[in-house]
Amino acid sequence: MNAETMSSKHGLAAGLVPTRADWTIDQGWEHYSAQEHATWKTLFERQSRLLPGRACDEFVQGMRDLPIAADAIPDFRRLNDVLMQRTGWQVVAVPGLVPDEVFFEHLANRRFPSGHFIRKPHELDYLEEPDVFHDVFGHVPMLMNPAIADYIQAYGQGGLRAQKLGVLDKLARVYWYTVEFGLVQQKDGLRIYGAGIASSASETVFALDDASPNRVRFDLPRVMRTRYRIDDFQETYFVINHLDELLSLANIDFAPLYAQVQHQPEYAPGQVLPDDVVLTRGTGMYHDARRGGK
Ligand SMILES: C[C@H](O)[C@H](O)[C@H]1CNc2nc(N)[nH]c(=O)c2N1
Ligand SMILES: N[C@@H](Cc1ccccc1)C(=O)O
Ligand SMILES: [Fe+2]
Repeated sequence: MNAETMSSKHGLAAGLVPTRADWTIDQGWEHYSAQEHATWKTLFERQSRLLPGRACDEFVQGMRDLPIAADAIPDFRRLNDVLMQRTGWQVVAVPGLVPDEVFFEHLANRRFPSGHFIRKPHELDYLEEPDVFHDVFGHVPMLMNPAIADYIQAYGQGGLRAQKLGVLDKLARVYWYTVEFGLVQQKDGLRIYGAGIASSASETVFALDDASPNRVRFDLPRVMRTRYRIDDFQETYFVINHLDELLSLANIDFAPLYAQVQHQPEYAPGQVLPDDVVLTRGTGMYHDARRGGK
């Protein structure tokens, strides 16, 4: 989850003062309670039933190769033994949302900040900020894929750059509609690669099976101009044909694009445009029902 405006109960917005300048803390794996491990088990088993046939091949393979299982919240030391070997990434524990520049600095150095806390039993379905289940179950399997590993590091570098240019909101949309909520068209069907979907039981079904959302081919300037939802399912999902497409994004110089989109109007999350390559034009019924109809 990368919702910079979402309120946080454990990190930055909770007024937390960091012990270390990079906001990292020790995971303290030994201190997790039986209840916390049980919450992980519930979430893990629910997603493990839903994701076969819905998660992309790279996600399934990454999960298979990692010490991530139902019985306990993974120990980051064990995850990093595998992850470092495979793509040079490591997971570092943080209390919750951290300041943008801290976040980008970590990503630029192949360190993925993961919430150390896990949601409470009454928050199983919806959570205000990224917890260890979203970050480890949702993001880490994809960090085992070399293309994604390079892409997210480049995103970190790009984030530090975008911040200096004052266009962080535009770049955040690219991350949001790929790393968090991206879909990929495989030969055997549409699949999830976005962590925000992969860690959510309800959005896993909604993103692929529901008639309500739009599904549109990914287009960089189009995505840069499209606002996103931080409080509910996405109204539009963007589709790529292969994860390697993301790598080419990393090699495009965004500066001219930032300059171009700065003076162009933004798009609402549910808008479909004449130039869109539309895979599914959604009914919008889910969000209309929440808006109390149009
Ligand atoms: C746009 C911004 O970089 C983004 O919202 C960041 C902010 N801080 C974060 N902090 C943590 N721990 N995890 C995140 O995903 C993010 N997202
Ligand atoms: N290529 C982008 C950085 C970036 C990398 C990866 C993903 C998205 C953006 C830039 O020039 O700033
Ligand atoms: Fe996330």
